[in-house]
Amino acid sequence: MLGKMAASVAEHGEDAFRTVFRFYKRRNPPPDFSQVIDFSKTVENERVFATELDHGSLSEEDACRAGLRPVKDWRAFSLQGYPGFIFISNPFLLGSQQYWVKQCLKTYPQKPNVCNLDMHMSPTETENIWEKSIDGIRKKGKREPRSLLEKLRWVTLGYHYNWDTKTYSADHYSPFPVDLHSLSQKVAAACGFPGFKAEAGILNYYRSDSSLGIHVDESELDHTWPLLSFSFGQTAVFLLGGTKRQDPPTAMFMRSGDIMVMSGSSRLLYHAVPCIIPAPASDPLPPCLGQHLGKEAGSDGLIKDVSEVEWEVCSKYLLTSRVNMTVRQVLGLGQTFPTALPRLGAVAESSGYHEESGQNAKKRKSESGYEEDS
Ligand SMILES: O=C(O)CCC(=O)C(=O)O
Ligand SMILES: [Fe+2]
Repeated sequence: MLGKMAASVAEHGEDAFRTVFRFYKRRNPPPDFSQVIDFSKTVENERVFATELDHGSLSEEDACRAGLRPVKDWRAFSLQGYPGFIFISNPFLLGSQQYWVKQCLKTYPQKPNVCNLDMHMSPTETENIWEKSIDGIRKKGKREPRSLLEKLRWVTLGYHYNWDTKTYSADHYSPFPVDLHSLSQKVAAACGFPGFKAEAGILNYYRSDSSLGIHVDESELDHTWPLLSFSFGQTAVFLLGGTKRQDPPTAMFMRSGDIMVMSGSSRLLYHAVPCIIPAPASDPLPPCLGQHLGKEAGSDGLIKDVSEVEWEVCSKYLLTSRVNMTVRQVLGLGQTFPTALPRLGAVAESSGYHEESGQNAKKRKSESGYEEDS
């Protein structure tokens, strides 16, 4: 397969990342996924290493309160050639993923958070997206118009990412959700980053035909803190490339409950999501999502049980969707946003932006959040 891809690079003058992206984006015939790393099955091989996390960073009780298994039981991996990249294969306790899915669909799209629908709809129209969508989703028939929830593509939290200027600013901010901050802080601490502050979040909502173009997340002013990524629902192929946009990527499945940490020299690597993989008819939802929360996690913890009615809507939505939350610390210790805009050249230097930010800045449209790379 790699040979064929190399030939395609030569034929079309296309770079290696784009060739691999298009390979996995293809629908008919479906691509061969045999080269995609599957951390849910992999123990260790020449590309994948089990990695020890900091067991002492998080007590079993605190992990449980956030819906996580004890850190000693997490299956965490690193990848040959990608120092600072950590893949944690679904560390969530049975039942707790439902809570985060419900937050992404019902709570986080609420005002004052910002979403793609705000770009062309009035604030009253984009209020109560959940309430306006649930009837449509529950009685979903082929001719039903798409609900607002099904049109949702992204939500921003905390410092709201500006897709046009590719910046965050002090004056476009709303309080970061306490529950997601706590989850992020715990995961970051286990990965060796105690004191992580969740300051900005981008939630991406993928339908079965969605993809996310090749980009690097460099708008945060401090890159010494990791970028955390949480996935729920349908499985995606994630491509992790290099420091140059053209560098050939490594493909891996990202399944429901999986967490990815990009830190150190992997913090500024190009990456993309070329496709969402259709679920087998026999198992339309990953089994780990079907469980209700046990009493012990829900009672005093951060996360609460999801009602049957709420889960009916969430699970219907997830039959054809994937939700991803990325959490970022924007500012370093004691750092503030620059008060006046410096000259363009000075921005690139002073904030340590990636050298290719000029031509190859994150390619996404403010309305859709997605860039089709075809
Ligand atoms: O959906 C994903 O796994 C990736 C999302 C992402 O790269 C981003 O939000 O910057
Ligand atoms: Fe990203």
